[in-house]
Amino acid sequence: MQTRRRAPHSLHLAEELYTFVYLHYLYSPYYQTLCDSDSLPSSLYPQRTSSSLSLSHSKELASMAETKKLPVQIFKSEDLLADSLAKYVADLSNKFTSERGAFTVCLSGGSMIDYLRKLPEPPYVDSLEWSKWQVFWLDERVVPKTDPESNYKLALDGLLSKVPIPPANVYAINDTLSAEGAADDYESRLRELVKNGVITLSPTSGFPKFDLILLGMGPDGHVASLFPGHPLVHEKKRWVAFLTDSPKLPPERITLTFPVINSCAYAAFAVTGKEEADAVHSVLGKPENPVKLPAALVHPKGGELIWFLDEDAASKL
Ligand SMILES: O=C1O[C@H](COP(=O)(O)O)[C@@H](O)[C@H](O)[C@H]1O
Repeated sequence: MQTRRRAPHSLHLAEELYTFVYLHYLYSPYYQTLCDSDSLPSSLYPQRTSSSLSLSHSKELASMAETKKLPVQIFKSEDLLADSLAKYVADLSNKFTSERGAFTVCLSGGSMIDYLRKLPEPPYVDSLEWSKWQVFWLDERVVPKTDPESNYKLALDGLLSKVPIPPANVYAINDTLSAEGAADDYESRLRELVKNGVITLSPTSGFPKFDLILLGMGPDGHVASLFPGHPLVHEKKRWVAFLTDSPKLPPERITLTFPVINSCAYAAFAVTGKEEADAVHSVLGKPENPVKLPAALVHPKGGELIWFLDEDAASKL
């Protein structure tokens, strides 16, 4: 399918968003970097707070900002979050496909695919260079690809079947193998793709450097298939690990490890709902908390992290 470029998406989306932008973010070097960048238009990152941001709330956010230094956007509805997330992903797709002719993206399962629901719609469906996307999974359940629990199936049904990404660029796990075999196989394939130059290697960490990692977070603070208290949280060598005792069903899974997650160029969380509010508070709002949930361990070194939240998820901040 022929792809065509459109004029940059208009600013009206950002204008209309009911978005609280944490005050620290406006002045942080990270924010300035993004705003100064040609490739990531500042329309995505409004330079002013919403008029509906109350003074007390803004003070609270500002003091949180002092300690956390994380960019967080809070949306009035999940639909507005989906609008902004689609634009964020599209901007990065344009950046990486024009800069190096490929865009390596790691998808999560769970709600993430639903939050990406605007991508297979105009203007993105026929303006992005889908043929240059290379799609991976941050984690996968070791079940047949046709199983409703499969993260691959979720993505196929919700996104991949609706956009022209070549099937050869979609790296699903080998579902005929055991969890251990599937993790080994996935890691070998990633190593091959690093050798071929499809995935870049972080010169600092020596781990693969994906262009974008899209993360969900469970109510327990887990990310990918890295669960609180599980030894895999501390894995330092493997690129891809397996577990057979996931506290969330199904028990057999494979997952990228923290060294890989923290080597990426861009990482984005999308989290909604009251059920997640405690974990969001623990990660973003409680810097004194010595017990770090897995989500709090996501800090791309040399990369950039952003959180997309709805008001329910942010309600305890
Ligand atoms: O089991 C999983 O859960 C997390 C979080 O899912 P969510 O529905 O609460 O967003 C997900 O990110 C992960 O990929 C999945 O395997």
